[in-house]
Amino acid sequence: MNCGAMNVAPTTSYASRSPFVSRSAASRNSKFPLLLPQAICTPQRICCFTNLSKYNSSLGSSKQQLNKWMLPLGSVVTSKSQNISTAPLTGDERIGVLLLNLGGPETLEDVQPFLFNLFADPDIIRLPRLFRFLQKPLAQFISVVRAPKSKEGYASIGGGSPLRQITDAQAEELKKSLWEKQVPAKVYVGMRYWHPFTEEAIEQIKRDGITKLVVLPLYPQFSISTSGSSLRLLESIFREDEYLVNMQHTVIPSWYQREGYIKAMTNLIEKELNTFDCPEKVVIFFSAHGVPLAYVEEAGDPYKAEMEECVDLIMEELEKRKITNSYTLAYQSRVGPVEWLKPYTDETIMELGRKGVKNLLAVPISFVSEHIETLEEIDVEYKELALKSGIEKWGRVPALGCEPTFISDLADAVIESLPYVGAMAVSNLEARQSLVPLGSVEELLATYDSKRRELPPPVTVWEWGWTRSAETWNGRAAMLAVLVLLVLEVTTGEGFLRQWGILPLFH
Ligand SMILES: C=CC1=C(C)c2cc3[nH]c(cc4nc(cc5[nH]c(cc1n2)c(C)c5CCC(=O)O)C(CCC(=O)O)=C4C)c(C)c3C=C
Ligand SMILES: [Fe+2]
Repeated sequence: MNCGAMNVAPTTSYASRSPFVSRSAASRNSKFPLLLPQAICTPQRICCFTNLSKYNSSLGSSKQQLNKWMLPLGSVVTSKSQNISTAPLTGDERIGVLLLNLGGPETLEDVQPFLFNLFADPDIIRLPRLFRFLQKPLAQFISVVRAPKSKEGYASIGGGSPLRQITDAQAEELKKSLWEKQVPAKVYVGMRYWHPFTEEAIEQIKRDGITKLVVLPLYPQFSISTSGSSLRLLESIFREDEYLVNMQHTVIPSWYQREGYIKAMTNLIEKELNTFDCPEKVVIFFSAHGVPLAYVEEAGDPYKAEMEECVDLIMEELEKRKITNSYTLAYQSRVGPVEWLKPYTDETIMELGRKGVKNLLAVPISFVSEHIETLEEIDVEYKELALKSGIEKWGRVPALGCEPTFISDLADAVIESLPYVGAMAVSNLEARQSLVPLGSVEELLATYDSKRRELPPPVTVWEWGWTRSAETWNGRAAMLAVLVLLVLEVTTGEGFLRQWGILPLFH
């Protein structure tokens, strides 16, 4: 079996399994010409190249339900000029690509302030309107309490997150690939919670006089908590800056359907399967980072649907290669007292062990770099659990990193997005069926969260007994108690935080 061939340079979207794109549309995609950026577009328009759409209705998570709230293909949320410009790219145009990522602590001292930044983000913890003023004190409190456990994790992977190094390398490779494809672009890295912060990247973009910017979150699937949060931040930065308000930009909100990404993932899985004695007996275990259930069921986060579709596409590609192993998808890394997307990774591993599964191949699916949750949680914790549960051989597919098929495909995604800056209703029917342009950062955010509603509780009805509902309400009562204590502490200057020496950190 040839597992090492990585030199394919795909140019088409992989939309065949999408519930939103018909199979015939997908086959037409392959004829859709790769539009090179000899076109510039009318100002301030944006196109988004996936099926991301309306998030603000109350939804279930199934694909059928999702269909109801997806924008019709080819429709677009936009308000200004509307046609694709075919004017040649002038010498004055400077193309930039902004890679958005989470960021991670580089040293153990960084861990607590990194966690503070994360928990201070209202897209990670959104408090009821009345309590919004407590966001930062609460973030401080949670980050201080969580830091020791997190530090242990980061210490065990070498004393810090490898995320910055890997993302920088990806940026460098993407730039090389773009230049090889005759697109002289600069590539920037903007992290949400640690250096180099998105604000720093934007300052550099301004200094470099970029005129056309492609915003590319490095998350294959969209979530309110990841790409959504970064776009929210960009929106606020753009709004306050005259230069940025006038700069054309494009967002690619998710790209898990792309052929190059799917093939690159499939190559890695195929290669790893071949390290087992009986590859066909291995259960392929997709493990995605979880999100609280309410994000999907109440706030309309498309994350779960995109994840499931992504797994389908990979399995379909494996099937084309005559690989028909059993597989499962589960969610890892839950934090806090609320219910998260299920099934949980740990429970599923134990269940598979009970069912007599002996060979398991873990596939991290929600992130394209190695990070604490692959290097520690999967490689150490879940492996240990699997072996205890009766699994005899455990394997793990590496994260994509700078894998050439993947990087080349990201470059293609950027190139394909360029001519559509400024486009609204794409007149070319074929383009309309493969691309779903949505609008600027602001417009994109407005599609799912215009009212900035608080994220709803996962359980609304009280049930008696030791139930999920009771646990949730207990959790909430505890949170409320902590909030009250915090308020008292901050207003009176006396209390348990001061006694524990935590309060000085508030300043
Ligand atoms: C698609 C990927 C991710 C989603 C979705 C996501 C949601 C999410 N995460 C937290 C809380 C934490 N995440 C932490 C680290 C972390 N998260 C992701 C990715 C997603 N998070 C990555 C890649 C990393 C690791 C970065 C690194 O340093 O290597 C952490 C810190 C680590 C720890 O203490 O466990 C927390 C906390 C929430 C609450 C959430 C959704 C609401
Ligand atoms: Fe996370």
